[in-house]
Amino acid sequence: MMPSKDSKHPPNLKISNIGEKKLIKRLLSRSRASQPNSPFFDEFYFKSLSDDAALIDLGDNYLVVTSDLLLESSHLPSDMSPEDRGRKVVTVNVSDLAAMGAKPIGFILSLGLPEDLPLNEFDEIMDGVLKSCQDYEMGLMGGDTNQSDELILSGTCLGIVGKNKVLMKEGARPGDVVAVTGSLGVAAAGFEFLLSPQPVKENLKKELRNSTLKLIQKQAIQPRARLKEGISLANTGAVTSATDITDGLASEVGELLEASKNSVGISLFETMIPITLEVEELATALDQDPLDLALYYGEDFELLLTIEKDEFKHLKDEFGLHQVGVVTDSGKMEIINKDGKTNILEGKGYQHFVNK
Ligand SMILES: Nc1ncnc2c1ncn2[C@@H]1O[C@H](COP(=O)(O)OP(=O)(O)OP(=O)(O)O)[C@@H](O)[C@H]1O
Ligand SMILES: Cc1ncc(C[n+]2csc(CCOP(=O)(O)O)c2C)c(N)n1
Ligand SMILES: [Mg+2]
Ligand SMILES: [Mg+2]
Ligand SMILES: [Mg+2]
Repeated sequence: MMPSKDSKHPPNLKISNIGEKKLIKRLLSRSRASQPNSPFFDEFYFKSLSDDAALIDLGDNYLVVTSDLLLESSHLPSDMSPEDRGRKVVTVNVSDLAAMGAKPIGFILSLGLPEDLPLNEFDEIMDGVLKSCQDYEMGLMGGDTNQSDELILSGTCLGIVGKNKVLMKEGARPGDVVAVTGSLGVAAAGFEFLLSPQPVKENLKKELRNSTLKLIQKQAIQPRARLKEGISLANTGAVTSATDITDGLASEVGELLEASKNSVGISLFETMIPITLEVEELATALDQDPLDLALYYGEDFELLLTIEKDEFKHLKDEFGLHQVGVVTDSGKMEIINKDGKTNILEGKGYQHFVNK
């Protein structure tokens, strides 16, 4: 076994001192080092290792494989129905396929179930999984079932994409338009409402319009993956890089720059970030900045794309895209505020072990 690199760290350091992103980097670099001559680690496989999904060479196509895990305590607010829980584990995985432009083939479901889970709830979770698999046009292929203290839903999703179509985090070029497939911060607003202490929640119910409450909760409880958009956009050949927005826009912008080894930069325009009135309404009621909800919260499941400038104009209307910035040659993440002032954009976002 490869030695761990903990010589740099005092023995009492906890994983929460490092955070999810650094932990993943640490395990991926150990994985590479442990198999230096493995045929699995050729250049392309290597790159796809830190992308939204792994790519396996099938000749003209890639088999695309991704895995995402939901824990009741971290991902599933109590207001979510069992069926919505089942749907979500499929959606979070399909979202990563959408980000690669891949068409789903099949789903593998692993369950950790508390022993006292009512049988009808189990059936409803499975209704959600199976309906969602149908919506995304794939079948359930396998899985595993265990007992656990809390509900755990883990998915693995397989897909396929033409080699010349695949969308990756790497590939943005200076001059490209930076765009997203929908408005941001809506799920954040929903979670802020759903996770508020009861008295705050009661106040919000009085203060916010019913339509606002409905919309923000729907986005948090019943998210959908931008699969059709991902596949169709990959077919245009105009998208130079892509990822899905699960940890917040700023964090995902950081992912695109890192994938290009900071050979490009991205400047966002604060005034162009699509924030709906509903998100502003919730943010005002909680005395929060709506921009923070859009930039740093996550679970929007929109796609973040860089697109050739000349192609963007006609793709914008066809796919309902919103330009949020431009790719630069600065190697930096920046945000231009309402007064035209340029500030450094911190690549922070939702990180397990750091966000509680
Ligand atoms: N435990 C792990 N073992 C091996 N690879 C991992 C592990 N955890 C994450 N990765 C890989 O690291 C990369 C980043 O993972 P991450 O989960 O942040 O991406 P994501 O699934 O696109 O985002 P999110 O989980 O926020 O939806 C992915 O390529 C993923 O496969
Ligand atoms: C009970 C409960 N508490 C908090 C949240 C909010 N939340 C959890 S994980 C995440 C980001 C992406 O996570 P991942 O990287 O695991 O995909 C967000 C915004 C929630 N959904 N449910
Ligand atoms: Mg992803
Ligand atoms: Mg993941
Ligand atoms: Mg994440």
